[in-house]
Amino acid sequence: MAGYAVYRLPKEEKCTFMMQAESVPLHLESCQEFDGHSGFVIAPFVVSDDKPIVLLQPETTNIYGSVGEIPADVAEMIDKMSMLDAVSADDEASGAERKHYSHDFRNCHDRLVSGAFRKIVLARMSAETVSCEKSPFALFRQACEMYPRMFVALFSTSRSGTWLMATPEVLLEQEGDAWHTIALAGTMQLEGDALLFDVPLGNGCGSLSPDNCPAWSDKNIQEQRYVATYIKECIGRFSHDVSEAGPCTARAGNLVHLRSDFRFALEEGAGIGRLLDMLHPTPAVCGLPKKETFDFIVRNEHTPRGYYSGFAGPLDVCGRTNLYVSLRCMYIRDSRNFHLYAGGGLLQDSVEEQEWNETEAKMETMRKILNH
Ligand SMILES: C=C(O[C@@H]1C=C(C(=O)O)C=C[C@H]1O)C(=O)O
Repeated sequence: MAGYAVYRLPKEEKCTFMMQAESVPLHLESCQEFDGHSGFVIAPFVVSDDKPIVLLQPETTNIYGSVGEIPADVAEMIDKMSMLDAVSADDEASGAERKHYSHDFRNCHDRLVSGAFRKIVLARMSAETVSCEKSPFALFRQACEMYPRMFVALFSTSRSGTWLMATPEVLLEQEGDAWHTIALAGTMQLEGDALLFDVPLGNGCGSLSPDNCPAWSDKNIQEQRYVATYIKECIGRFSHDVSEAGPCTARAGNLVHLRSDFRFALEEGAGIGRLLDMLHPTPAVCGLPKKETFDFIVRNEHTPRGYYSGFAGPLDVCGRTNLYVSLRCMYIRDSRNFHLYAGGGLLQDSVEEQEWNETEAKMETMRKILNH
């Protein structure tokens, strides 16, 4: 079965389309198998036989100047190659979604209060149905237009199914000897005039008026600091040359997050695979301590995450790697049924209603596209 990926990097116009039709994508158990390979990576939150890391190794790669330049026959092929699973059965009523979140929240909160966990990211899924049929390519084009600052990707393989994302979170980028990652966490809904710039935290508001400059709570600052400390420690094992900038307030659609940037050089002999295996999943999507929160999520979260909160992107394509955390995404089940995913970091003092609302706000990124 043919697989494809079509993507557009943040703040770029050009779109890359990749297709593997003559052979089967590689299914991998660990990122260490990446070394020496190139293609488009689709990694789940937790690797299993059923949900492996998929490496698309395209025979065809086309680069277009913008999404509008993708020819109609390619758009049609994308829709045709999308593996849509027309069976519908196990979606739960939205009342049940809220009840299950409440159960999961209390379960997590108990561990935060007892001190077993310092932070845990609780996620959920919402099954949405729309009244008129949507084509995957039309949704991708819409996402490119609505979210110029996000990594927008649509891909489909027989193992992963079809997913669309518009994510703000870099997992790992590389061009030549220059490597880059970010610590992204803490969330507020954007209000008033839209933010136009990323502004430094506690360092004035650039050209924004104080009314537009969000004041971050201690909880959000702490959540992001956990992620930044973890990432710095991971990179420190592979590099003695790391520069850190931020945190600053970064916009992602209708939300803002706190973001620190890390630029570094990889020590000789250190491959991308080992670094990725150590980094992923970061406490931006998992928790601390890592192993305990990871096991807890896999065993207890109501809906399996699948490829949500894994990562995806081009690996060593034209000398560049751009891997992003798979957030603000949906599984495209068929032309009318979609599974939207979102989560948020919980600390001891998290309040259930606020956290639920945060997942709703994150799901708006995809909902806006569906309802457009
Ligand atoms: C888990 C998600 O987002 C992550 C969690 C955040 C938070 O807890 O504030 C913020 C940005 C992302 O790192 C998601 O979008 O589903």
